[in-house]
Amino acid sequence: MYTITLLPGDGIGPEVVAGAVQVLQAVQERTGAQFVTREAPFGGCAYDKTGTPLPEETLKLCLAGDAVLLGAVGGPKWDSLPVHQRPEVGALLPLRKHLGVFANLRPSVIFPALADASTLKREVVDGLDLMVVRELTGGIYFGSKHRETLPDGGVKVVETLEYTTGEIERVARVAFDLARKRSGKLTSVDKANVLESSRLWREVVSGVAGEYPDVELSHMLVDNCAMQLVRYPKQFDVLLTENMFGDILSDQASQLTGSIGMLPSAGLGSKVGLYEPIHGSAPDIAGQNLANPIATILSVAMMLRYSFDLPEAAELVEKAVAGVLDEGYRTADIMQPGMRQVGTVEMAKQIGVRLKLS
Ligand SMILES: NC(=O)c1ccc[n+]([C@@H]2O[C@H](COP(=O)([O-])OP(=O)(O)OC[C@H]3O[C@@H](n4cnc5c(N)ncnc54)[C@H](O)[C@@H]3O)[C@@H](O)[C@H]2O)c1
Ligand SMILES: CC(C)[C@H](C(=O)O)[C@@H](O)C(=O)O
Ligand SMILES: [Mg+2]
Repeated sequence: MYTITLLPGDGIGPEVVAGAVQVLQAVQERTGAQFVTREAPFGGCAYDKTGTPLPEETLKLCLAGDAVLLGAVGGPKWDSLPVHQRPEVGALLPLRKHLGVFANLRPSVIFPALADASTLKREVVDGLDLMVVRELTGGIYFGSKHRETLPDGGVKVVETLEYTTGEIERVARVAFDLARKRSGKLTSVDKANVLESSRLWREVVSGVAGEYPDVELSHMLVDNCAMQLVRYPKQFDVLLTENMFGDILSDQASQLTGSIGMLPSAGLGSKVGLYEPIHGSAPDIAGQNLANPIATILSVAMMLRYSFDLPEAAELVEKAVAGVLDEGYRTADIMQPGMRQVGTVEMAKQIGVRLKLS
């Protein structure tokens, strides 16, 4: 039996998590694996209810379960709160830190049916299978923040960016291990021409490479990487990078697959894994049954694979997604001429049905 803490959060979060839970139930029926879910307030909705975006009870529940499935947090309603009460900084970042999920796997895989839905030409993305390994619990996100008013009335802010050798080594090992199991190619992305933190990043990653003589390591500056991702993404297999670069590059990589609504993630590093789509709360489409639930459904597949060691069940989910896309079902963000547009609820339902029949 596996215990999953659900944190639907804000905006489209509850819609996409409900879809993913439906698919989880289908996995249970199809495979006999037992999943127990319990839901907790988290993010802006938790702030409204309890005065804090990360209630103590929610954190306890997360730490006591086997894995966490998160929708998304944040939105304009909470943007003007003091920084530490905002859902992103007051809930999401501390949750990642408390869970110790220092490695965030963000796969960018193109489903064959969507090769023409990409921003890039079919031949550039066809067969794309890229893994971004993003450091998730360090860097500028977790540095100190300081704001002061200057005598001339202007404002000065300071944010600090820290990394230690240990923090870089552990995430590098995750990326090297993955690269070893995949094509044997790893690209580490930094800004070592400017940032001291990136110089350390490069030194440490190069050092870890000594333990992996079978993996071919290269380094790339982040600005070049952003360009190469839209020029010829298939040159990459595993990309390893620090927290903020990974945030930006993974949103960019998502578009290669057709939509940000397609990209799942797995936060790994300790006992309890954190699974979340890479997208946000999408306030512009929230509550309209328009959100693509596939990123969250594929996050469930990652949970089955990485937290529960149920690779066959993970494959069932991925195949059901591929099958439904092959049949022509599309949410608005991946809609193509001649295809059948459905909402969040119907897309999740179709995936569940297909999974049970497989
Ligand atoms: N993990 C998280 O909780 C998370 C991640 C990113 C952003 N955010 C927060 O979400 C809020 C909105 O941020 P944003 O607008 O910059 O980014 P966003 O990812 O929420 O949305 C960007 C664009 O992508 C679209 N989109 C996102 N997910 C989609 C889906 N599943 N299906 C279809 N379309 C989808 C949105 O409609 C929007 O046009 C902010 O408060 C931000 O801080 C939270
Ligand atoms: C909301 C924000 C803190 C978060 C991040 O930058 O990590 C999001 O953009 C993501 O990609 O998960
Ligand atoms: Mg992001």
